[in-house]
Formats: sequence, C-alpha cells, structure tokens
Amino acid sequence: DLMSDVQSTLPKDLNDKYLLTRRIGTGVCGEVRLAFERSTCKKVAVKIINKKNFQSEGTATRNATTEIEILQRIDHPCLIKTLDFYQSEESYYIVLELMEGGELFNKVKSQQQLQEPVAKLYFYQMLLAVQYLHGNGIIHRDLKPENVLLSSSEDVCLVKLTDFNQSRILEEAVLMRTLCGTPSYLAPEVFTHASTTGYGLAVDAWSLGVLLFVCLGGYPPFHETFCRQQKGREAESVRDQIIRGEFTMVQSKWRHVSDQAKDVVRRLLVVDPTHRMSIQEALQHPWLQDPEMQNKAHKLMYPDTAAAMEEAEPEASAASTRKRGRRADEDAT
Ligand SMILES: C/C(=N\O)c1ccc(O)cc1O
Repeated sequence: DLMSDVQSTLPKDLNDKYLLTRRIGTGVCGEVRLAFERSTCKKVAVKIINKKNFQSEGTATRNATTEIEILQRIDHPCLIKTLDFYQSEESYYIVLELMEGGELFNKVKSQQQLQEPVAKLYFYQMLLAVQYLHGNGIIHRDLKPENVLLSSSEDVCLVKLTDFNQSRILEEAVLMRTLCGTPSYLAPEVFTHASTTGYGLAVDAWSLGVLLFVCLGGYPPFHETFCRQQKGREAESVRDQIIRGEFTMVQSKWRHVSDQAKDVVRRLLVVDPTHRMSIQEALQHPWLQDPEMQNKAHKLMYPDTAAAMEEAEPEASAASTRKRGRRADEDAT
C-alpha cells in the first residue's frame, strides 16, 4: 500500500529510526510528513526535498547543504530546529521538530483576519527570530505564512520560522574574494557593505510587513485583481503593485485595527530599502511596547526560566513584569 511504498524508497537508517506517515505540509521543493521516532514514539516532521526539483545539480547541492549548514548553526526558540539529516539518490530528508498548530497560512485562511493582540504576539516572535538570524549574518529571504509555524491551535502559542533553503549566509569569505579582484568595476555599496548586509537584510523587513498585513487584514496587500479591467485601465500586475508599493487597507477589514498597528505596516512596506523601517526599529515601535504581550512571548520562548522564576521568587517575577512595563513607559515618553 501507499505507506509501504513510501517506506521502501526511504534511506534504510532513516526508516530504521523513524516511521513516516501522512503528509502535513507541501512546499515548492517537496513535502512534509508527520513521523514518529520509533524508540521514543516522539512526533517529528520530515521534510522531503526532491533533488530533481532544482534546475541543476549545483543549486540542489548548494541549496540543500546551505540549508543544512544554516539549520545546524541556528539556535533560537522561534526558529525550527533540525534534528536529523539523511539523503538518497533522489531526495534529501530533513528531520525537524513538529509544530502541532501547523502553518500560520491555514489559521489566517480559516479565521480570515487574526485579532490584533494575537497578530501582535505572533509578529513580535517573528521579529525576534529574524533579529537573531540577521545577528548571525543570515537573510531568510522567503518569509511567508507557509513558513511560519504554530506550536498549537491555541491563539496564545509559540511561533517558529522554517524553510531556510532560500536563505543566504553572508559569508565574509565571499565578500573578501570579491574585494580581491580588480575593484575598478565594483559599485560603491559593495565597499560600504550596503550590497550584502545593509540592503539584503531589508528584504526580510518587507516580507514581515506583508506577513503583518495578512494577519491583521486577512488578505494580501499585493495580489492579482479578479477583474482584469479596472476603470478602463489594465489592472496592475502584482509585480508592478510591489514595485510601486501600492496597497489598500480596505475599511471593512481595517476599521478595527489600531493606528499604531497600521503605522508598523506602512513603515515596513516602503519601496526604498534605505528608508524602510529596520527590524531593530520595529522592535522599538510603540505598538510593540506592550509588557503584557512581551511577557507572554518570553514565557512561551523560555518556559523553564519563567517557571523557575515563578517558583523561586513569585514576587520578583511579578516585579519584573511591572518593571518591564515601567521601562516601556519611560521609553515611550
Ligand atoms: C516544517 C514543519 N515542521 O518543522 C511543519 C510543516 C507543516 C506542519 O503542519 C507542521 C510542521 O511541523
């Protein structure tokens, strides 16, 4: 049957350690299956990347090995951890931690838009995850609702980013090699790093703006228009809408969204990357100076620390919440 057929083509050591079952997600480069570690019955996700999906062997190896290198290097509560890696003639198998809540994409699709406090809690965790990646010289480059996973079906839950095969590690080595050549043709920004770190990082800020727009509004800011002809003019392609940074906050969907939340979206969806709000600036934006939300996020991200604090000094942990609140007030004034 289907299962035995899937089992038979798996690398032996993968099959010995894990029992693969139903498909739980699909990506551009393959599929994700629910699996059980045979020795512990622990649930995991196994991402199967089809080698032939990449145009040439070169990119396949580079993409997958880049992804593996990246996945093994990172360690943050809001980034999916790699547990194991196998490969066969035709595929790569990446064993990842399972997120029971599935993709954010499905939650937004079924719920239409998220309540603002939920969108804020998720967005704050995404910002911290991307801030960590950037701090390690990694650009995600493929942030979208399918790559944002939820730890449970509860609104208040941990959020993790996944799908690193589009990421690019800003290897200093690459830049050094570039600078060894004849510099006469190199653009100034190559020297000022704007071409690799400055400019590159801003792409993730844009994507987070699109993600926040979808969470708050329940529809994407840049999309194909259903009626091709609008007021006699050709409807703009998605590409043109993006290049012009043209989006509309439809009143029926956005009337209940706070001005501060709208301001975060507007400052991220700025066409000029040098004028776009950075991740750091977003973390300092008034909308996110919300100690209650931040404490919820920290309890989700560092449950042991929070529990230990509660147990050791119940008063202290309450005080730290109040203190975080006072600091936020000071910052805001
Ligand atoms: C890629 C992945 N985890 O790492 C995953 C993908 C889809 C899904 O429904 C649940 C999941 O845990």
